[in-house]
Amino acid sequence: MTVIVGEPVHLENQVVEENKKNDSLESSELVLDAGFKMPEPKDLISTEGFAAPDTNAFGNTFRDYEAETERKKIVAEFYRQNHINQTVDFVRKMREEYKKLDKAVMSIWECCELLNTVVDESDPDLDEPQIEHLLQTAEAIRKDYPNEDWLHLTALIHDLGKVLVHPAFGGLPQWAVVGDIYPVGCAFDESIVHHKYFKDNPDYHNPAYNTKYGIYSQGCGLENVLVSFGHDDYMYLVAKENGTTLPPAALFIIRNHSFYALHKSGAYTYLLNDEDKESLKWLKIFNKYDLYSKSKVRIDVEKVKPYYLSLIDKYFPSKLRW
Ligand SMILES: O[C@H]1[C@H](O)[C@@H](O)[C@H](O)[C@@H](O)[C@H]1O
Ligand SMILES: [Fe+2]
Ligand SMILES: [Fe+2]
Repeated sequence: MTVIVGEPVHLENQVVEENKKNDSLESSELVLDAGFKMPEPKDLISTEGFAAPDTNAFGNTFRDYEAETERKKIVAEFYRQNHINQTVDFVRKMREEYKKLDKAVMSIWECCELLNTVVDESDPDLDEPQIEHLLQTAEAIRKDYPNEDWLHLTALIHDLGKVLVHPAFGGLPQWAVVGDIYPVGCAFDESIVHHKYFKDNPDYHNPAYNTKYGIYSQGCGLENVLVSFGHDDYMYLVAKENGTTLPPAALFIIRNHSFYALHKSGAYTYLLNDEDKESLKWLKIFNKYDLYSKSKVRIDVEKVKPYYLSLIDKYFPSKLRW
């Protein structure tokens, strides 16, 4: 694996090494899978069945941000920082910087391994290293949708963007990487976790950004909406720019899986276009496995690795620019 360790990326003063392009990775060379036909989610009937538990590994209901646990304070402080700092200017700056993909050259699996040490401070349900979560999600969804290999791989990679907290990527603070996401440039919906902290976000008081539509219009499509920067958007950029042959619904899932205000609370639907509405069906399915597979049950990595390597090979180049 080639991790290009340059000067750390500072949020205020972004110093990043010159773009080191890997010529063999130009997306124009990647053959698109023209024969791919998306099935309708309702046509796919589960077989063995993944049983979603009622409580998380700590004995609480899932996504309970008020439960008195040792994680409560850490999570609340995480959202305070996140909600104060995610502004339109910040998101624009980060997207500009991270779509250069000049931080590392590595395979998907190498990135999974890099996540071995990353623990997510925004998550009230999980304190395991992220690689466990990736495999738990993928294996759970595979049980119910055995033939949708694209969905298994989507699950495996959906959180790989958390690699941004790794020192080799400049060690971004957690508030810029994990947690739920939401649009910036329009009013922050009340359903967003710890909404109260937004009052210290400068955009909250900016009349250009604090109305229902803000800088957007009815049905403009999520592709045209700036969402708070983090692992969703980054992994979406990585997959797209490296020319993945995964279907559009997979990219939609990756980019919006933390957008709970949309897929759980039904907020912001007026920003969706027709394609988004189709993909949202898949995202809702995906979410069940992403959320409820978080448990202390360990996966035998070596046993399942060959299967996932074959999927990576099918949908991605062997090395990606990150
Ligand atoms: O704490 C979690 C975690 O960071 C997940 O990876 C993210 O997708 C969720 O939306 C968030 O609530
Ligand atoms: Fe995530
Ligand atoms: Fe996840």
